Amino acid sequence: MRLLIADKLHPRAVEELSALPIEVIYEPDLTKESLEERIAGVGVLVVRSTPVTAAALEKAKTLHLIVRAGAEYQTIDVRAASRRGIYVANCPGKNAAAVAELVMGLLIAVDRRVVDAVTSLRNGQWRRGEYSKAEGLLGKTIGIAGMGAVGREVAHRAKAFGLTVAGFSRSLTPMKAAELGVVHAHSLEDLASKSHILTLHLPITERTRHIVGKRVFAALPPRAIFINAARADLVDQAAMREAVVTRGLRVGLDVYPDEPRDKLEYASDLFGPQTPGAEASGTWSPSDSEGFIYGTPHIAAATDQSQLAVATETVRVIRSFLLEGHVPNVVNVTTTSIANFQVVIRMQDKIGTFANVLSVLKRHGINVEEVTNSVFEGGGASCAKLRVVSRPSEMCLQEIRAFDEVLHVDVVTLPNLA
Ligand SMILES: NC(=O)C1=CN([C@@H]2O[C@H](COP(=O)(O)OP(=O)(O)OC[C@H]3O[C@@H](n4cnc5c(N)ncnc54)[C@H](O)[C@@H]3O)[C@@H](O)[C@H]2O)C=CC1
Ligand SMILES: O=C(O)CCC(=O)C(=O)O
Repeated sequence: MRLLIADKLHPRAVEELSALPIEVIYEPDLTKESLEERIAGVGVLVVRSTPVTAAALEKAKTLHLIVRAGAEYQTIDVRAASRRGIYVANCPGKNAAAVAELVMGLLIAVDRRVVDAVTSLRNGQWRRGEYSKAEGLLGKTIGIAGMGAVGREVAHRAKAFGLTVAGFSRSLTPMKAAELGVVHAHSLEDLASKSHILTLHLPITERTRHIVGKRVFAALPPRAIFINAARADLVDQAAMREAVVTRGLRVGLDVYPDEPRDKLEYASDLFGPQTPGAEASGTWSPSDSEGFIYGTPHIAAATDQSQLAVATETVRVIRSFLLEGHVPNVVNVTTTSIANFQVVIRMQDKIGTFANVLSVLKRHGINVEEVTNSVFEGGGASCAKLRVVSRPSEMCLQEIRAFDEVLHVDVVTLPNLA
């Protein structure tokens, strides 16, 4: 089988994958288009940001598994993969600490205007008075939207800075919030109204797209700090820029709506003055009462520690798939079965017995949803458990029992498997 790594992956992982019984092809510069040309004949695919499209999957006749070496997997057409029975797995939480570290970095950088202070020093200036007006973090409240892997790492670090932590998240109940030591918010606006700093750690879904708009920015106090190291499309960009102008919002970003994929240039007016008509110049820096936007080029997850943790998890997923037939972290296998009954069949472990049982079920119009089969020591007998939607009729069961090789047949109503 062939394994294609279509993005940069930590060299230690590439080395470990090369020790597995699989041919490893490392092509970190593949793009959406060139992947379509290279995917034929591949059994396992590893990607970070290279998109995996339905068109590519059309050509992926031998593909079994796609591993996204990262947290989210919206760059993969998961529906198209599911239609073709291809597993998609990710590496949840493995880069969370790195993202949280950058969030804290952006937070302090914004509060202390570190970037402008450095730029000013680089220009031979000593503007100590101007850069001595930070508000400080101690005693403020940070609102964390999305209390998953990254959100919790941010909470942990924020507490060490003496910040009060408030949280809003889909499954965060007041009781769970109390357990985590965070103030519970029942909505994003409620969270914003409780916070001096708002940081986003939500995934992008149909529900969360543009979830942060005018009302959320209006609920934040003037001169609030807003951090987005999750996804740009969570935010109404125009509303964010307006809040910079009208409410002195101070922003730290790691993600952008128009991130360049294969270029080194990024022409953007985001980092200059936001006031309409104001001229940007190389030496422009915001006044101490003005809102502004700082940014990093989508590097939150890009620490050596994080890349190694993600790569190690990628190897674990692939090794488990190859050696045990099990896919950890799979995201596209249904977890809610429509089966209502389990047919338990003990039988002699002989060629054709199982096929005979299946042909009887087929004749009686019964579709099998899930199957497990255990072989007993010595290899003489096996026990198959077939999950089905409708209860097989007595006649159907009698036909199965009639096979000489079938030792016992039982039907159990799910979920009572006793
Ligand atoms: N800048 C970067 O390099 C990185 C960015 N990210 C981004 O950060 C996001 C968060 O990452 P993780 O914490 O690892 O994900 P996660 O899945 O562990 O946490 C997401 C949290 O959001 C909550 N949530 C989901 N939908 C919601 C909704 N509609 N309303 C309220 N809460 C909702 C979930 O319950 C969960 O607690 C990722 O989805 C990804 O977009 C992640 C890693 C690196
Ligand atoms: O550095 C990367 O691979 C991107 C990380 C990221 O945004 C994610 O894991 O969702």
